[in-house]
Amino acid sequence: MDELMIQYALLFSSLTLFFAWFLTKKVIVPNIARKNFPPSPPKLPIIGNLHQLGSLPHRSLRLLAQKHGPLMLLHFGSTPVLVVSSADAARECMKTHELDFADRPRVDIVKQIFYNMKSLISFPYGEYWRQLKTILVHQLLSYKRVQSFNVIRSAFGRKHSENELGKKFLMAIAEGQKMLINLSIGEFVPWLSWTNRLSGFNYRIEKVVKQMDESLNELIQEHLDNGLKTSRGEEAKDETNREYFLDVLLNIYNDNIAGASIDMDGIKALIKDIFGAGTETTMIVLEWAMTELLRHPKVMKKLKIEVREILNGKLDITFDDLEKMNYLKAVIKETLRYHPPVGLIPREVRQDVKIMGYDIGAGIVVIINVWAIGDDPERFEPDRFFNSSVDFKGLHYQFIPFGGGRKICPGIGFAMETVKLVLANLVHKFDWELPDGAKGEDIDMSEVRALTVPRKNPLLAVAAPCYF
Ligand code: HEM
Repeated sequence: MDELMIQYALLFSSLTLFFAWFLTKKVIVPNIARKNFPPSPPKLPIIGNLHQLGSLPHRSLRLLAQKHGPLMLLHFGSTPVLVVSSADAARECMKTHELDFADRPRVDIVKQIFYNMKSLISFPYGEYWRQLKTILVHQLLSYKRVQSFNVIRSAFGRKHSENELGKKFLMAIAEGQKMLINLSIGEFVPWLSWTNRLSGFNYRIEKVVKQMDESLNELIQEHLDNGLKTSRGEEAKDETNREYFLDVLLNIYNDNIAGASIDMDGIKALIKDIFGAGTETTMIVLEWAMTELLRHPKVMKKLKIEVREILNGKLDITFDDLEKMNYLKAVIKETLRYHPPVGLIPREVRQDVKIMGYDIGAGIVVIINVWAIGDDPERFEPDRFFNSSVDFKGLHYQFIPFGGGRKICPGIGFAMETVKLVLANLVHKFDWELPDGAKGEDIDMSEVRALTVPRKNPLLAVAAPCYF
Protein backbone atom coordinates (compact mmCIF):
# COMPACT_ATOMS: atom_id res chain seq x y z
CA MET A 1 0.00 0.00 0.00
CA ASP A 2 2.78 2.39 1.03
CA GLU A 3 4.60 1.55 -2.18
CA LEU A 4 1.46 2.31 -4.19
CA MET A 5 1.13 5.67 -2.46
CA ILE A 6 4.75 6.47 -3.28
CA GLN A 7 4.17 5.57 -6.93
CA TYR A 8 1.05 7.73 -7.04
CA ALA A 9 2.98 10.60 -5.46
CA LEU A 10 5.80 10.21 -7.98
CA LEU A 11 3.39 10.04 -10.88
CA PHE A 12 1.49 13.06 -9.60
CA SER A 13 4.66 15.17 -9.17
CA SER A 14 5.95 14.10 -12.59
CA LEU A 15 2.65 15.10 -14.17
CA THR A 16 2.71 18.43 -12.31
CA LEU A 17 6.28 19.09 -13.43
CA PHE A 18 5.45 18.12 -17.02
CA PHE A 19 2.37 20.36 -16.97
CA ALA A 20 4.40 23.28 -15.58
CA TRP A 21 7.09 22.70 -18.22
CA PHE A 22 4.44 22.49 -20.97
CA LEU A 23 2.78 25.75 -19.79
CA THR A 24 6.07 27.60 -19.61
CA LYS A 25 7.47 26.33 -22.87
CA LYS A 26 4.41 26.15 -25.05
CA VAL A 27 2.03 28.75 -23.67
CA ILE A 28 3.59 31.43 -21.48
CA VAL A 29 7.12 31.78 -22.84
CA PRO A 30 6.11 31.92 -26.52
CA ASN A 31 3.56 34.62 -25.65
CA ILE A 32 6.22 36.67 -23.92
CA ALA A 33 8.83 35.74 -26.51
CA ARG A 34 6.57 36.80 -29.35
CA LYS A 35 6.30 40.23 -27.76
CA ASN A 36 8.93 42.75 -28.71
CA PHE A 37 9.59 44.91 -25.67
CA PRO A 38 11.73 48.08 -25.75
CA PRO A 39 15.29 47.68 -24.44
CA SER A 40 15.67 47.72 -20.64
CA PRO A 41 18.74 48.50 -18.57
CA PRO A 42 19.51 45.75 -16.04
CA LYS A 43 17.44 46.09 -12.84
CA LEU A 44 17.83 45.17 -9.18
CA PRO A 45 15.47 42.89 -7.25
CA ILE A 46 12.51 44.69 -5.59
CA ILE A 47 13.50 48.28 -6.50
CA GLY A 48 14.00 47.62 -10.23
CA ASN A 49 15.62 50.70 -11.81
CA LEU A 50 14.64 53.19 -9.09
CA HIS A 51 18.27 53.56 -8.00
CA GLN A 52 19.17 54.84 -11.51
CA LEU A 53 16.89 57.90 -11.29
CA GLY A 54 19.44 59.90 -9.32
CA SER A 55 18.75 63.32 -7.86
CA LEU A 56 17.77 64.86 -11.22
CA PRO A 57 15.75 62.21 -13.09
CA HIS A 58 15.47 64.17 -16.38
CA ARG A 59 19.28 64.15 -16.64
CA SER A 60 19.82 60.55 -15.47
CA LEU A 61 17.11 59.30 -17.86
CA ARG A 62 18.74 61.16 -20.77
CA LEU A 63 22.05 59.42 -20.04
CA LEU A 64 20.30 56.05 -19.91
CA ALA A 65 18.47 56.80 -23.18
CA GLN A 66 21.76 57.64 -24.90
CA LYS A 67 22.79 54.07 -24.13
CA HIS A 68 19.48 52.18 -24.54
CA GLY A 69 17.56 54.22 -27.10
CA PRO A 70 14.63 56.66 -27.38
CA LEU A 71 12.15 54.07 -26.09
CA MET A 72 13.26 52.27 -22.91
CA LEU A 73 11.34 50.05 -20.56
CA LEU A 74 12.36 50.61 -16.94
CA HIS A 75 10.87 49.24 -13.72
CA PHE A 76 10.11 51.47 -10.77
CA GLY A 77 9.78 48.70 -8.21
CA SER A 78 7.40 46.31 -9.94
CA THR A 79 5.78 49.09 -12.03
CA PRO A 80 6.83 49.02 -15.72
CA VAL A 81 7.66 52.49 -17.02
CA LEU A 82 8.18 53.43 -20.67
CA VAL A 83 10.62 56.33 -21.08
CA VAL A 84 10.28 58.38 -24.28
CA SER A 85 13.35 60.44 -25.23
CA SER A 86 13.14 61.54 -28.88
CA ALA A 87 10.89 63.80 -30.94
CA ASP A 88 9.88 60.91 -33.24
CA ALA A 89 8.95 58.66 -30.33
CA ALA A 90 7.03 61.52 -28.67
CA ARG A 91 5.10 62.17 -31.91
CA GLU A 92 4.15 58.47 -32.06
CA CYS A 93 2.81 58.55 -28.48
CA MET A 94 1.22 62.03 -28.42
CA LYS A 95 -0.09 62.29 -31.98
CA THR A 96 -0.21 59.00 -33.95
CA HIS A 97 -1.53 57.02 -30.93
CA GLU A 98 -2.87 60.05 -29.08
CA LEU A 99 -5.86 58.35 -27.46
CA ASP A 100 -3.87 55.29 -26.34
CA PHE A 101 -1.60 57.58 -24.31
CA ALA A 102 -4.21 60.03 -22.99
CA ASP A 103 -4.37 58.96 -19.33
CA ARG A 104 -2.27 59.86 -16.31
CA PRO A 105 -0.78 57.27 -13.93
CA ARG A 106 -3.29 56.15 -11.29
CA VAL A 107 -1.14 56.73 -8.24
CA ASP A 108 -2.88 56.44 -4.83
CA ILE A 109 -1.66 59.79 -3.56
CA VAL A 110 -3.05 61.53 -6.68
CA LYS A 111 -6.44 59.94 -6.01
CA GLN A 112 -6.38 61.32 -2.47
CA ILE A 113 -5.28 64.84 -3.41
CA PHE A 114 -7.71 65.21 -6.32
CA TYR A 115 -10.94 63.90 -4.74
CA ASN A 116 -10.65 60.47 -6.34
CA MET A 117 -9.06 61.92 -9.51
CA LYS A 118 -11.85 64.44 -10.17
CA SER A 119 -9.40 66.95 -11.63
CA LEU A 120 -8.53 67.64 -15.25
CA ILE A 121 -4.91 66.64 -14.72
CA SER A 122 -5.71 63.25 -13.21
CA PHE A 123 -9.10 62.12 -14.58
CA PRO A 124 -8.95 59.42 -17.28
CA TYR A 125 -9.68 60.67 -20.78
CA GLY A 126 -13.44 60.63 -21.45
CA GLU A 127 -16.67 62.57 -21.01
CA TYR A 128 -16.01 64.03 -17.53
CA TRP A 129 -12.47 65.07 -18.59
CA ARG A 130 -13.96 66.80 -21.68
CA GLN A 131 -16.45 68.70 -19.49
CA LEU A 132 -13.72 69.95 -17.16
CA LYS A 133 -11.52 70.93 -20.10
CA THR A 134 -14.40 72.90 -21.67
CA ILE A 135 -14.97 74.76 -18.40
CA LEU A 136 -11.27 75.55 -17.99
CA VAL A 137 -10.64 76.55 -21.60
CA HIS A 138 -13.87 78.40 -22.40
CA GLN A 139 -14.94 79.79 -19.04
CA LEU A 140 -11.68 80.42 -17.20
CA LEU A 141 -8.86 80.74 -19.72
CA SER A 142 -10.51 82.15 -22.84
CA TYR A 143 -8.50 84.81 -24.69
CA LYS A 144 -10.92 87.51 -23.55
CA ARG A 145 -10.59 86.50 -19.94
CA VAL A 146 -6.81 86.18 -20.10
CA GLN A 147 -6.80 89.83 -21.08
CA SER A 148 -9.46 90.94 -18.60
CA PHE A 149 -8.06 89.15 -15.56
CA ASN A 150 -5.38 90.68 -13.45
CA VAL A 151 -3.19 87.75 -14.48
CA ILE A 152 -1.37 87.17 -11.22
CA ARG A 153 -4.27 87.41 -8.81
CA SER A 154 -6.96 85.89 -10.92
CA ALA A 155 -7.80 82.78 -8.94
CA PHE A 156 -9.25 84.13 -5.70
CA GLY A 157 -8.52 87.86 -5.67
CA ARG A 158 -5.95 90.24 -4.23
CA LYS A 159 -7.05 89.76 -0.63
CA HIS A 160 -6.58 86.00 -0.69
CA SER A 161 -3.30 86.05 -2.55
CA GLU A 162 -1.84 87.91 0.41
CA ASN A 163 -3.77 86.84 3.52
CA GLU A 164 -3.27 83.92 5.92
CA LEU A 165 -5.93 81.73 4.33
CA GLY A 166 -4.42 82.05 0.84
CA LYS A 167 -0.92 81.46 2.20
CA LYS A 168 -2.07 78.39 4.16
CA PHE A 169 -3.56 76.93 0.97
CA LEU A 170 -0.42 77.62 -1.06
CA MET A 171 1.76 76.01 1.62
CA ALA A 172 -0.43 72.89 1.62
CA ILE A 173 -0.20 72.75 -2.21
CA ALA A 174 3.61 73.02 -2.03
CA GLU A 175 3.71 70.25 0.61
CA GLY A 176 1.46 68.04 -1.55
CA GLN A 177 3.79 68.58 -4.53
CA LYS A 178 6.79 67.60 -2.42
CA MET A 179 5.06 64.38 -1.41
CA LEU A 180 4.19 63.62 -5.02
CA ILE A 181 7.84 63.66 -6.02
CA ASN A 182 9.07 61.76 -2.95
CA LEU A 183 6.75 58.84 -3.58
CA SER A 184 7.46 56.00 -1.20
CA ILE A 185 8.52 52.50 -2.29
CA GLY A 186 5.01 51.31 -1.33
CA GLU A 187 3.60 53.16 -4.39
CA PHE A 188 5.74 51.03 -6.72
CA VAL A 189 5.80 47.69 -4.92
CA PRO A 190 2.24 46.86 -3.88
CA TRP A 191 3.26 44.21 -1.34
CA LEU A 192 5.35 46.86 0.46
CA SER A 193 2.47 49.31 0.76
CA TRP A 194 2.31 48.63 4.52
CA THR A 195 5.60 50.59 4.82
CA ASN A 196 3.65 53.77 3.94
CA ARG A 197 1.78 53.41 7.22
CA LEU A 198 4.88 52.54 9.21
CA SER A 199 6.99 55.43 7.86
CA GLY A 200 4.25 57.99 8.57
CA PHE A 201 3.83 58.70 4.81
CA ASN A 202 0.09 57.95 4.90
CA TYR A 203 -0.39 60.16 7.96
CA ARG A 204 1.48 63.09 6.35
CA ILE A 205 -0.50 62.86 3.14
CA GLU A 206 -3.82 62.69 5.01
CA LYS A 207 -2.79 65.79 6.97
CA VAL A 208 -1.87 67.76 3.81
CA VAL A 209 -5.06 66.72 2.02
CA LYS A 210 -7.10 67.83 5.07
CA GLN A 211 -5.29 71.19 5.23
CA MET A 212 -5.90 71.87 1.54
CA ASP A 213 -9.54 70.90 1.86
CA GLU A 214 -10.13 73.08 4.92
CA SER A 215 -8.58 76.17 3.36
CA LEU A 216 -10.48 75.60 0.10
CA ASN A 217 -13.76 75.26 2.02
CA GLU A 218 -13.05 78.52 3.86
CA LEU A 219 -12.17 80.34 0.61
CA ILE A 220 -15.35 79.10 -1.04
CA GLN A 221 -17.45 80.10 1.96
CA GLU A 222 -15.96 83.61 1.93
CA HIS A 223 -16.73 84.06 -1.78
CA LEU A 224 -20.29 82.85 -1.20
CA ASP A 225 -20.73 85.14 1.82
CA ASN A 226 -19.42 88.15 -0.10
CA GLY A 227 -21.72 87.56 -3.07
CA LEU A 228 -20.46 86.12 -6.35
CA LYS A 229 -19.26 88.46 -9.09
CA THR A 230 -20.56 87.88 -12.60
CA SER A 231 -18.54 90.14 -14.88
CA ARG A 232 -18.71 87.43 -17.63
CA GLY A 233 -15.22 88.22 -18.84
CA GLU A 234 -15.84 91.94 -19.22
CA GLU A 235 -13.10 94.22 -17.91
CA ALA A 236 -14.12 94.96 -14.32
CA LYS A 237 -13.93 98.61 -13.38
CA ASP A 238 -12.19 98.06 -10.06
CA GLU A 239 -10.74 95.29 -7.89
CA THR A 240 -13.96 94.85 -5.85
CA ASN A 241 -16.01 94.11 -8.98
CA ARG A 242 -13.54 91.74 -10.55
CA GLU A 243 -14.74 88.18 -11.15
CA TYR A 244 -12.17 85.53 -10.22
CA PHE A 245 -11.82 81.86 -11.24
CA LEU A 246 -13.57 80.81 -8.05
CA ASP A 247 -16.56 83.08 -8.78
CA VAL A 248 -16.83 81.62 -12.29
CA LEU A 249 -16.74 78.06 -10.96
CA LEU A 250 -19.30 78.79 -8.23
CA ASN A 251 -21.57 80.42 -10.80
CA ILE A 252 -21.36 77.24 -12.89
CA TYR A 253 -22.12 75.22 -9.75
CA ASN A 254 -25.16 77.42 -9.07
CA ASP A 255 -26.27 76.94 -12.68
CA ASN A 256 -25.76 80.59 -13.53
CA ILE A 257 -23.74 79.69 -16.62
CA ALA A 258 -25.55 77.84 -19.38
CA GLY A 259 -24.19 74.62 -20.85
CA ALA A 260 -21.74 73.73 -18.07
CA SER A 261 -21.98 71.84 -14.79
CA ILE A 262 -19.63 70.89 -11.99
CA ASP A 263 -19.97 69.57 -8.42
CA MET A 264 -18.18 70.91 -5.33
CA ASP A 265 -15.38 68.29 -5.39
CA GLY A 266 -14.88 69.11 -9.09
CA ILE A 267 -14.50 72.82 -8.23
CA LYS A 268 -11.94 72.10 -5.56
CA ALA A 269 -10.03 69.66 -7.78
CA LEU A 270 -9.94 72.20 -10.63
CA ILE A 271 -8.65 74.93 -8.30
CA LYS A 272 -5.90 72.52 -7.24
CA ASP A 273 -5.15 71.88 -10.95
CA ILE A 274 -4.75 75.58 -11.61
CA PHE A 275 -2.52 76.13 -8.59
CA GLY A 276 -0.60 72.89 -8.89
CA ALA A 277 0.00 73.21 -12.63
CA GLY A 278 -0.10 76.94 -13.20
CA THR A 279 1.69 78.93 -10.52
CA GLU A 280 5.05 77.26 -9.93
CA THR A 281 5.60 76.51 -13.64
CA THR A 282 5.13 80.18 -14.54
CA MET A 283 7.41 81.34 -11.72
CA ILE A 284 10.11 78.88 -12.79
CA VAL A 285 10.17 80.21 -16.36
CA LEU A 286 10.55 83.75 -15.06
CA GLU A 287 13.37 82.87 -12.69
CA TRP A 288 15.32 80.88 -15.31
CA ALA A 289 14.72 83.60 -17.94
CA MET A 290 16.21 86.24 -15.61
CA THR A 291 19.08 83.86 -14.80
CA GLU A 292 19.91 83.42 -18.49
CA LEU A 293 19.60 87.15 -19.19
CA LEU A 294 22.09 87.86 -16.41
CA ARG A 295 24.41 85.12 -17.74
CA HIS A 296 24.20 86.50 -21.29
CA PRO A 297 24.58 90.31 -21.21
CA LYS A 298 24.32 90.56 -25.03
CA VAL A 299 20.92 88.87 -24.95
CA MET A 300 19.82 91.17 -22.11
CA LYS A 301 20.95 94.22 -24.09
CA LYS A 302 19.17 93.13 -27.28
CA LEU A 303 15.96 92.48 -25.34
CA LYS A 304 16.13 95.82 -23.54
CA ILE A 305 16.57 97.64 -26.86
CA GLU A 306 13.54 95.86 -28.36
CA VAL A 307 11.27 96.50 -25.36
CA ARG A 308 12.30 100.14 -24.97
CA GLU A 309 12.06 100.91 -28.68
CA ILE A 310 8.54 99.50 -28.88
CA LEU A 311 7.41 101.32 -25.75
CA ASN A 312 9.09 104.55 -26.82
CA GLY A 313 9.06 106.20 -23.36
CA LYS A 314 5.63 104.81 -22.37
CA LEU A 315 5.53 103.31 -18.85
CA ASP A 316 2.63 100.84 -19.04
CA ILE A 317 2.78 97.81 -21.31
CA THR A 318 -0.32 96.66 -23.19
CA PHE A 319 -1.10 93.28 -24.79
CA ASP A 320 -0.66 94.92 -28.21
CA ASP A 321 2.86 96.05 -27.25
CA LEU A 322 3.74 92.51 -26.14
CA GLU A 323 2.51 91.11 -29.43
CA LYS A 324 5.14 93.17 -31.30
CA MET A 325 8.07 91.98 -29.09
CA ASN A 326 9.47 89.16 -31.21
CA TYR A 327 12.83 88.92 -29.46
CA LEU A 328 11.05 88.73 -26.08
CA LYS A 329 9.07 85.75 -27.41
CA ALA A 330 12.31 84.13 -28.66
CA VAL A 331 13.96 84.57 -25.22
CA ILE A 332 10.97 82.95 -23.51
CA LYS A 333 10.83 80.06 -25.99
CA GLU A 334 14.54 79.40 -25.56
CA THR A 335 14.09 79.44 -21.76
CA LEU A 336 11.26 76.92 -22.11
CA ARG A 337 13.47 74.72 -24.30
CA TYR A 338 16.59 74.97 -22.15
CA HIS A 339 14.80 74.81 -18.78
CA PRO A 340 11.39 73.19 -19.41
CA PRO A 341 9.55 73.58 -16.07
CA VAL A 342 7.83 70.22 -16.59
CA GLY A 343 10.91 68.21 -17.56
CA LEU A 344 9.08 64.87 -17.45
CA ILE A 345 5.46 64.46 -18.60
CA PRO A 346 3.64 61.52 -16.98
CA ARG A 347 1.08 59.50 -18.95
CA GLU A 348 -0.43 56.01 -18.80
CA VAL A 349 -1.20 53.62 -21.68
CA ARG A 350 -4.95 52.94 -22.07
CA GLN A 351 -4.74 49.82 -24.27
CA ASP A 352 -2.12 47.54 -25.83
CA VAL A 353 -0.34 49.37 -28.64
CA LYS A 354 2.70 49.00 -30.91
CA ILE A 355 5.15 51.93 -30.95
CA MET A 356 8.13 51.97 -33.31
CA GLY A 357 7.85 48.19 -33.59
CA TYR A 358 7.73 47.64 -29.81
CA ASP A 359 4.80 46.13 -27.89
CA ILE A 360 3.55 48.41 -25.14
CA GLY A 361 0.96 46.97 -22.76
CA ALA A 362 -2.14 48.67 -21.31
CA GLY A 363 -1.53 50.19 -17.87
CA ILE A 364 2.18 50.90 -18.44
CA VAL A 365 3.28 54.23 -17.00
CA VAL A 366 4.88 56.55 -19.56
CA ILE A 367 7.40 59.33 -18.95
CA ILE A 368 8.11 61.74 -21.80
CA ASN A 369 11.48 63.39 -21.22
CA VAL A 370 10.74 66.89 -22.56
CA TRP A 371 14.18 68.16 -21.60
CA ALA A 372 16.05 65.36 -23.40
CA ILE A 373 13.89 65.81 -26.51
CA GLY A 374 14.68 69.53 -26.88
CA ASP A 375 18.06 69.07 -28.54
CA ASP A 376 21.24 71.09 -28.00
CA PRO A 377 20.94 71.06 -24.22
CA GLU A 378 24.34 72.71 -23.75
CA ARG A 379 23.66 76.09 -25.39
CA PHE A 380 21.25 78.95 -24.58
CA GLU A 381 20.63 80.81 -27.83
CA PRO A 382 17.32 82.70 -28.27
CA ASP A 383 18.20 83.54 -31.90
CA ARG A 384 17.32 79.97 -32.89
CA PHE A 385 13.67 80.97 -32.32
CA PHE A 386 13.87 84.48 -33.81
CA ASN A 387 11.88 84.50 -37.06
CA SER A 388 11.44 80.72 -36.72
CA SER A 389 8.10 78.99 -37.14
CA VAL A 390 8.91 76.39 -34.45
CA ASP A 391 6.33 76.81 -31.71
CA PHE A 392 5.22 75.14 -28.48
CA LYS A 393 1.62 74.50 -29.45
CA GLY A 394 2.08 70.77 -29.94
CA LEU A 395 2.98 70.67 -33.65
CA HIS A 396 6.76 70.51 -33.34
CA TYR A 397 7.67 67.48 -31.28
CA GLN A 398 11.29 68.56 -30.79
CA PHE A 399 9.91 71.39 -28.61
CA ILE A 400 7.06 70.35 -26.29
CA PRO A 401 7.37 72.34 -23.04
CA PHE A 402 3.54 72.36 -22.80
CA GLY A 403 3.09 68.75 -23.95
CA GLY A 404 1.06 67.71 -26.98
CA GLY A 405 -2.12 66.09 -28.28
CA ARG A 406 -5.41 66.32 -26.41
CA LYS A 407 -3.68 66.49 -23.03
CA ILE A 408 -1.66 69.56 -24.03
CA CYS A 409 -1.51 72.24 -21.32
CA PRO A 410 -4.69 74.34 -21.42
CA GLY A 411 -2.88 77.21 -19.67
CA ILE A 412 -0.46 78.09 -22.54
CA GLY A 413 -2.08 81.46 -23.36
CA PHE A 414 -2.44 82.43 -19.72
CA ALA A 415 1.12 81.40 -18.88
CA MET A 416 2.67 83.09 -21.91
CA GLU A 417 0.84 86.40 -21.37
CA THR A 418 1.93 86.38 -17.71
CA VAL A 419 5.58 85.61 -18.48
CA LYS A 420 5.76 88.14 -21.34
CA LEU A 421 4.17 90.89 -19.26
CA VAL A 422 6.34 90.35 -16.18
CA LEU A 423 9.61 89.88 -18.09
CA ALA A 424 8.99 92.92 -20.32
CA ASN A 425 8.27 95.01 -17.21
CA LEU A 426 11.40 93.76 -15.45
CA VAL A 427 13.74 94.72 -18.28
CA HIS A 428 11.83 97.90 -19.13
CA LYS A 429 11.69 99.43 -15.67
CA PHE A 430 15.00 98.25 -14.19
CA ASP A 431 18.64 97.74 -15.05
CA TRP A 432 19.91 94.49 -13.58
CA GLU A 433 23.26 93.30 -12.29
CA LEU A 434 24.65 90.60 -10.04
CA PRO A 435 25.51 91.41 -6.41
CA ASP A 436 29.10 92.20 -5.34
CA GLY A 437 30.35 92.62 -8.91
CA ALA A 438 29.82 88.89 -9.69
CA LYS A 439 29.91 87.83 -13.36
CA GLY A 440 27.34 85.80 -15.31
CA GLU A 441 29.52 82.69 -15.24
CA ASP A 442 29.53 82.83 -11.40
CA ILE A 443 25.78 82.20 -11.17
CA ASP A 444 24.94 78.93 -9.47
CA MET A 445 22.94 76.96 -12.06
CA SER A 446 21.99 74.00 -9.84
CA GLU A 447 18.54 72.53 -10.33
CA VAL A 448 16.54 70.71 -7.72
CA ARG A 449 14.46 67.57 -8.03
CA ALA A 450 10.77 68.41 -7.85
CA LEU A 451 7.65 67.77 -9.94
CA THR A 452 8.99 70.68 -11.94
CA VAL A 453 12.64 71.69 -12.44
CA PRO A 454 13.26 74.92 -10.49
CA ARG A 455 16.51 76.57 -9.47
CA LYS A 456 18.02 74.97 -6.39
CA ASN A 457 18.84 78.36 -4.85
CA PRO A 458 16.90 81.57 -5.48
CA LEU A 459 18.44 83.95 -7.99
CA LEU A 460 19.93 87.04 -6.37
CA ALA A 461 20.14 90.16 -8.54
CA VAL A 462 20.31 93.90 -7.95
CA ALA A 463 17.74 96.14 -9.65
CA ALA A 464 18.38 99.82 -10.40
CA PRO A 465 15.25 101.72 -11.52
CA CYS A 466 15.34 103.25 -14.99
CA TYR A 467 14.15 106.83 -15.44
CA PHE A 468 12.40 107.76 -18.65
C1 HEM B 1 5.01 78.12 -18.22
C2 HEM B 1 3.99 77.60 -17.61
C3 HEM B 1 3.44 76.22 -17.85
C4 HEM B 1 4.07 75.11 -18.35
C5 HEM B 1 5.51 74.98 -18.83
C6 HEM B 1 3.09 74.03 -18.36
C7 HEM B 1 3.35 72.75 -18.81
C8 HEM B 1 2.40 71.73 -18.82
C9 HEM B 1 2.65 70.40 -19.31
C10 HEM B 1 3.96 69.90 -19.90
C11 HEM B 1 1.52 69.69 -19.14
C12 HEM B 1 1.30 68.22 -19.53
C13 HEM B 1 0.76 68.18 -20.95
C14 HEM B 1 0.70 66.80 -21.55
O1 HEM B 1 0.45 65.80 -20.87
O2 HEM B 1 0.91 66.70 -22.78
C15 HEM B 1 0.54 70.56 -18.53
C16 HEM B 1 -0.74 70.20 -18.21
C17 HEM B 1 -1.63 71.04 -17.59
N1 HEM B 1 -1.47 72.38 -17.32
FE1 HEM B 1 0.16 73.47 -17.71
N2 HEM B 1 1.91 74.52 -17.86
C18 HEM B 1 2.08 75.84 -17.56
C19 HEM B 1 1.12 76.72 -17.07
C20 HEM B 1 -0.18 76.37 -16.78
C21 HEM B 1 -1.19 77.30 -16.33
C22 HEM B 1 -0.99 78.80 -16.14
C23 HEM B 1 -2.32 76.56 -16.10
C24 HEM B 1 -3.67 77.00 -15.62
C25 HEM B 1 -4.03 78.21 -15.33
C26 HEM B 1 -2.00 75.18 -16.43
C27 HEM B 1 -2.88 74.14 -16.31
C28 HEM B 1 -2.61 72.84 -16.72
C29 HEM B 1 -3.56 71.74 -16.60
C30 HEM B 1 -4.96 71.83 -15.99
C31 HEM B 1 -2.96 70.62 -17.15
C32 HEM B 1 -3.54 69.22 -17.29
C33 HEM B 1 -4.18 69.04 -18.65
C34 HEM B 1 -4.73 67.65 -18.84
O3 HEM B 1 -4.25 66.71 -18.22
O4 HEM B 1 -5.67 67.50 -19.64
N3 HEM B 1 -0.71 75.11 -16.85
N4 HEM B 1 1.11 71.80 -18.37
